[in-house]
Amino acid sequence: MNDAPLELLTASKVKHAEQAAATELADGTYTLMERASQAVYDLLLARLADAGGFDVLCGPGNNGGDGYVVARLAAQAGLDVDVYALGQPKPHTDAARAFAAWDRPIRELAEWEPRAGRVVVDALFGSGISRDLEGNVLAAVSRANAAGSLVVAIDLPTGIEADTGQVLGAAFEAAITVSLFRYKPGHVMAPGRLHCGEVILRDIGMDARHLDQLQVDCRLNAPELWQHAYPWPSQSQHKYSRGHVGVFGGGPMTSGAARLSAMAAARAGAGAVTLLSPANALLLYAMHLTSVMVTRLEDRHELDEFLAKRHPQVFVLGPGFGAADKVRVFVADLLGADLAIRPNALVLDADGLTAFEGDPQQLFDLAEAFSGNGGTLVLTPHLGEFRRIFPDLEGSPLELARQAAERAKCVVLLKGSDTVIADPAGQTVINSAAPAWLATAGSGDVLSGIIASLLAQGMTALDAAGAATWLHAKAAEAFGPGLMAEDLPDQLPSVLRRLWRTRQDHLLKER
Ligand SMILES: NC(=O)C1=CN([C@@H]2O[C@H](COP(=O)(O)OP(=O)(O)OC[C@H]3O[C@@H](n4cnc5c(N)ncnc54)[C@H](O)[C@@H]3O)[C@@H](O)[C@H]2O)[C@@H](O)CC1
Ligand SMILES: [K+]
Repeated sequence: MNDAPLELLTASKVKHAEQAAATELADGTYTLMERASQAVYDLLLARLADAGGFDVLCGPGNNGGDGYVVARLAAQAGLDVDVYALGQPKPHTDAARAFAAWDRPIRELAEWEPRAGRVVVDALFGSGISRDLEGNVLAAVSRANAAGSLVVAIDLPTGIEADTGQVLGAAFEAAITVSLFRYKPGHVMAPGRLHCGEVILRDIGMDARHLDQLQVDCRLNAPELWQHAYPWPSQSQHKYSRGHVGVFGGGPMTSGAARLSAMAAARAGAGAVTLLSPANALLLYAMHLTSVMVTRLEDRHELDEFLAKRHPQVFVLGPGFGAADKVRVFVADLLGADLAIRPNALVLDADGLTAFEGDPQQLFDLAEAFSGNGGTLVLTPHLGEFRRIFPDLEGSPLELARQAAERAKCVVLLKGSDTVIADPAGQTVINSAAPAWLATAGSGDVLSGIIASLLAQGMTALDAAGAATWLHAKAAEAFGPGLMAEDLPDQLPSVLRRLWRTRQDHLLKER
């Protein structure tokens, strides 16, 4: 998906864009159907011309309409095509027109059986799927998957919900999915993306202008989203103006997590990082850290002192921290209005989140007050932690993150193989398909440190979360097999170097 457009469109936004585009076309939305079908047909010809034939499975909606047009194009070219239909399109629709133009036999979908060598063109349902598969569709999907049929899906594999990537009952395991105009969340979020096979995006002559009216609120994560705001250092800065991050450390037996977070914050460019240690772990932290400073911090008084003397902008609280009661006190201190000097931002992760299990409202109230005072809070749960503070929320990861950000009135980053970042205004960014190597202890601690570092250097919460997630994934990709969390901070320089070079090339081009 390199260089692909980043906007992800829901089914209803696609419909709006289609309607807008259709007003400028002689034959309205039917022209779009013909273009979509032409794109699919061209792909079949380019990739699968030597197949033993094509079984086009057509549903009753416009996805089926696309199928009838593909079948006509293929038959006119002399290819061996059979059409199997589930019901008939409603009269006076584009699909009905496409159906009427198919003048060869149509069989019932119930009759379809996988046959060796034949390609299945899935035109049963696309973005209009609205309930679980059942009956003949379910049977066809099950038969195709069991037989390992080569399936080319139009728009989306039947069974995948466009807006969420959820499987509705069952879904084709496609080899190729042809997406039209823009990707939908279902193409980039598991389990949907795992059913798509190779996703090929085809332009159907719809202008990007039509996106302007749509208020797109969901995007794929990529440097294009945040590189304009990336805080590269300048000559005029000194170490503290490059951002100072304070990382709360846990006791001696769980000191690794905070150290990972602190190292990542330093590697991601913060000018200064201080590890805030309980008295009983000071020596341990001091022995294991070099450029990261270590300060004792046991209570509100010491926090006040640290803020007054060292002016850190951002804190990380949670990695390896333990003690839930202490978390709640520190979070109330940091987010409340009583400190002499208030920090700009807090990244709350791991134990910092689970401490609020049982009374998450306390956290949300503090968050609201903090953001009311101009503060920035970022929550970075994985799904388990998420369930503890948002136990009643339901839906796909995309829906979960969105609802949580609205409720907590802060940026919520829901970690997973597809990470979703949502802000309270409803903007979402999806970091799709993180390298599997990242599923290792401590990798989340590294992520929270990178986010804090970028916040301390002046990025907004959504940009910092997006950039950090991207850097984190690229660092894992660069290291590859054998990755441990402590390898991640050390990979950041090479990832940043590449990002820096891209920016230099870009600036040169602009001159
Ligand atoms: N810009 C675009 O993206 C374009 C989209 N087009 C096509 O139009 C499709 C969307 O068309 P529609 O909105 O008509 O939606 P679909 O064709 O995906 O499906 C809608 C129909 O299926 C029925 N249905 C939904 N779920 C069902 C289930 N589980 N069991 C049985 N019936 C079910 C609905 O009642 C409705 O009749 C896209 O996926 C794409 O293939 C193209 O024709 C033109 C351009
Ligand atoms: K389909």
